[in-house]
Amino acid sequence: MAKVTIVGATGQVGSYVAHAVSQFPHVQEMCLYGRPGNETYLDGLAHDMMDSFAARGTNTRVTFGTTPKDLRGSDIIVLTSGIPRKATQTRLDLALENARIVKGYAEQIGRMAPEAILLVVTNPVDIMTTVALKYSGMMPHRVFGLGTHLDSMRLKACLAEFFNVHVSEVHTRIIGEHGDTMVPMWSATTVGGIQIDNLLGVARLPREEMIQRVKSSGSYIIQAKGATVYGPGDAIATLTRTIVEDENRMLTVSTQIRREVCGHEGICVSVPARITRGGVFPIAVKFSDEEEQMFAKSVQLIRETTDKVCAVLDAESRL
Ligand SMILES: NC(=O)C1=CN([C@@H]2O[C@H](COP(=O)(O)OP(=O)(O)OC[C@H]3O[C@@H](n4cnc5c(N)ncnc54)[C@H](O)[C@@H]3O)[C@@H](O)[C@H]2O)C=CC1
Ligand SMILES: O=C([O-])CC(=O)C(=O)O
Repeated sequence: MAKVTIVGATGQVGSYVAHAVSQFPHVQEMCLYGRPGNETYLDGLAHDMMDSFAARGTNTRVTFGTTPKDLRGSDIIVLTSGIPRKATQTRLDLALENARIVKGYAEQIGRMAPEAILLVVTNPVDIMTTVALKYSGMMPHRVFGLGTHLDSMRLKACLAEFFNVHVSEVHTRIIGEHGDTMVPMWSATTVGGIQIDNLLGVARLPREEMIQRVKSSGSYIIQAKGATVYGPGDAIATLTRTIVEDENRMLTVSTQIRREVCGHEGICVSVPARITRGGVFPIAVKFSDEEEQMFAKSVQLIRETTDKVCAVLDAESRL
């Protein structure tokens, strides 16, 4: 049984995730966590969710909190607090402002719930995952980011549509940055268990167009309806269920790599990782030459931005 805490529960993604995750049988307590001053909203949200659970027959207890002690006892914490981008911005534009928010919560979580597993959602997610790891002081396998799991699901949907099959027939993964330098692993893409290069229809597959669609999916949805909610929300819910129910799955999430992957180390970036109740562990994988080169560019961009952001945060802490 687990206590799951959603930090940023008043937000669009946070409130959807809280509702989606509460339905899993092993979730005993759902704690809605927000900023001081938001107590009335959080209480209303808790009551609304309890009505929903009564209607659905869900037995999860809903609590809310705004002070660090409320984080105690959490088994999984999902961090969604932060500014969302406007359609004209890139995720990287949010880096410094959101890093300040993530640092504050990471310090609280590191003090109050160091044994929890922390799933970072705030963008730019790879950089925020390193910030959360650094300032929480938690073990690397206990802090990870949503990363390219969502992008992998978006590519899966495109491929299912193209091959006209149920989504469960498609397996595919994207690694690297949750952003423009993401790297599709065509080498690991199968439909009905068949590597796509062995499918006769593959010659017509518009690979570049599909990847562009995945890359621009977030900004397209933000422009059209203001925010992405259900896609990230259910991707986060899957990862949370994987941990709570110890499903031992291998998915691409942002995790600190230590030379397992093409010799890069010390940075959070999406790679295939084993996800268990005990934490998240990157897997040593051999990529194709092209994937390896593209991955190196992604790592470089994330590293440069992470270093800049952490230098500012460190300078501010010394003031
Ligand atoms: N990694 C991913 O794939 C995705 C990441 N996101 C990111 O998640 C974050 C939240 O997105 P939404 O829920 O749509 O935004 P939202 O505006 O609906 O909610 C933002 C949440 O952050 C809190 N917050 C804002 N400023 C704060 C501050 N200074 N200190 C403490 N808390 C603060 C708000 O109270 C609210 O709970 C954004 O950074 C967004 O880019 C969103 C979707 C997918
Ligand atoms: O695009 C955004 O800003 C939100 C996000 O990361 C996504 O939905 O992929």
